Amino acid sequence: MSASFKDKISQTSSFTSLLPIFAFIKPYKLMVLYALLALLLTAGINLSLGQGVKYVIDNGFIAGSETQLKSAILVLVALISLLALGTFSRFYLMSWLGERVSADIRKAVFNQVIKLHPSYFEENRSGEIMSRLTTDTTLLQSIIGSSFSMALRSTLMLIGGLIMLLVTNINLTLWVIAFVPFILIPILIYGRKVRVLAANSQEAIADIGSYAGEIIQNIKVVQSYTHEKTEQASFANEVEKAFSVAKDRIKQRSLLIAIVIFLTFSAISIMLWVGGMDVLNGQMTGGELGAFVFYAIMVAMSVATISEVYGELQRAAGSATRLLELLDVTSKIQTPEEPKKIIEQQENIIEFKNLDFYYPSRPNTAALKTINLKIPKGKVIALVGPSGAGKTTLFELLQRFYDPQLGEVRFNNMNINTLELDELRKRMGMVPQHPVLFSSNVWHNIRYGDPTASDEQVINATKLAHAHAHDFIQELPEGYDSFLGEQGVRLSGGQKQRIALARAILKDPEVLLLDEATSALDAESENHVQAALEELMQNRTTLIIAHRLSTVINADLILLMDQGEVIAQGNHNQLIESSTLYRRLCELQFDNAGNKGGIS
Ligand SMILES: Nc1ncnc2c1ncn2[C@@H]1O[C@H](COP(=O)(O)OP(=O)(O)OP(=O)(O)O)[C@@H](O)[C@H]1O
Repeated sequence: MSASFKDKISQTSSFTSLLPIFAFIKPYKLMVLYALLALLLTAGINLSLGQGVKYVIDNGFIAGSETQLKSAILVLVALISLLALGTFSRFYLMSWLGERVSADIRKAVFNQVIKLHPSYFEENRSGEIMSRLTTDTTLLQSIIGSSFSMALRSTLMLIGGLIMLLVTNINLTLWVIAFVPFILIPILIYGRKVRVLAANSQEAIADIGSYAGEIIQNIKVVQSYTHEKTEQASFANEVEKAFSVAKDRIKQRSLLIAIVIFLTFSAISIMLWVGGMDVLNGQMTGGELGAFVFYAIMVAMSVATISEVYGELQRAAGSATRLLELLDVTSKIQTPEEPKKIIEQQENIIEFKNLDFYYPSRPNTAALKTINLKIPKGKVIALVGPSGAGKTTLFELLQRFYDPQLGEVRFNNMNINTLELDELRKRMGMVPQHPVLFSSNVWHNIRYGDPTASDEQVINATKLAHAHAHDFIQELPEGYDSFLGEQGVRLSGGQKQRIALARAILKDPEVLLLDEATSALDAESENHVQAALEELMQNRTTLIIAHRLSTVINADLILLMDQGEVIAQGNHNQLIESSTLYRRLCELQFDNAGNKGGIS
């Protein structure tokens, strides 16, 4: 049993955790009221049917009156029609509520998740968060839409049924009540076992899903290493594990059903015997016995339903706890209450001041140490250094994905923690080494840089991104409307990069953060990408994690980083003179001839 699974089980007990869900139901008070009215109507009719049974037996059969039988049946049909109408309304309204509320919760959770600080996703598995959005909300939907209304209906029937039993025959009712614990005990004992196994089974199914998901996502690696057979075997193993958990669950459940049926019908048989004797002795009419049995079955069914729904409500309480937990997380990265306005400065646009930073998931290793840097406005700054030196981390802090533990990042001479987050990020444009594309068409992907851009502006940005980018897009099966596949799988690396560049061009940011691609583009594409980059860098402050000698040489300032520190800065010639590490990096990693190769 995994830790998270244990957590889930322990969270299935407190019903109070369901209470906050009422906040989501509140806007639909009128619907709830109508549903309750329909519920009362159907429960009332159900209860009156017992009296109908009594009437039909005593006044129709026993009295042998055909007219009375006919009128009794007519009343019965009228009641049943009302019952059908009431049931339709109750079912429709409650299911509608379930769907509506879970849709609202889904939106609320997503709206919350999308604003959370990135480190939250490093500390929590994304699969877990996804399952809250889908599985937990679906469970709540079924609870509100069906289980809750079943519980209410059964409670009403139970109370009403017991009252009617008492009214019909006190003596026999005491028999029924004496039987209840015998039926309840196995339900409670087995019910708990079944619930634990059901949660276990859900966990196993989730494992199957994530296993298959990973394999499908990496299908080319699997096939290229010809691991199909191994993966088939491992998957089969997962599936069989889930099956054996399910087998346990259905065994317990079947046993539970069999025991309950046996006990219930044994109790009814005994009741029929005791009641039958009363009828024979003339202490009770046949109709009364009929009505009694009717109510007894109704009470038994209500008890069974409540006990079943009780388990589901417990599971829902677990789901509610997990969802509300997520809704309660506050982002660690937020705009302050009274953000300051950015006032443009002429000098240094960015400054890192005495900055120390540790990733939250690695609190003992400094990713950046005592960084003191001033980035002049409108210049091109190249960041170089071995892998893991902290270059990307610097970009992340600039966009305020994390806050430093010590020191500050300043933008236009203001601590970025005092600025409006959106305002800061709008002024930064990031082109990552591995461009991120969304499963949509070209329009959507480029317009991510500026959702308000017209078609013409998008096309212009594409033309700027690369002399042939516009052409290659037009050659796609549906031009700009072409679907690019999940994460843009239908494009080559270079094509993806050009789309990402066009996106940044469209955003037109004040500060460009560029992670140069190390992936080998063909020489022509690379020249075009390079030209596009130069275009993009003009008149704006650009920080580049540099992998090409040409970029490094052309930069106005080179920052050499190692193990979280900036160990030297200057231009190419100065660094060649002053830094052995820089010299070594140049000798080892720059490919002067091909203008390629990685320095990091
Ligand atoms: N999200 C993270 N959580 C914990 N540690 C991280 C995280 N991201 C990076 N690191 C660590 O921080 C250090 C700096 O990483 P960073 O990505 O900034 O290096 P880099 O210079 O950009 O390297 P590369 O050129 O290989 O991308 C590394 O030791 C890395 O393992």
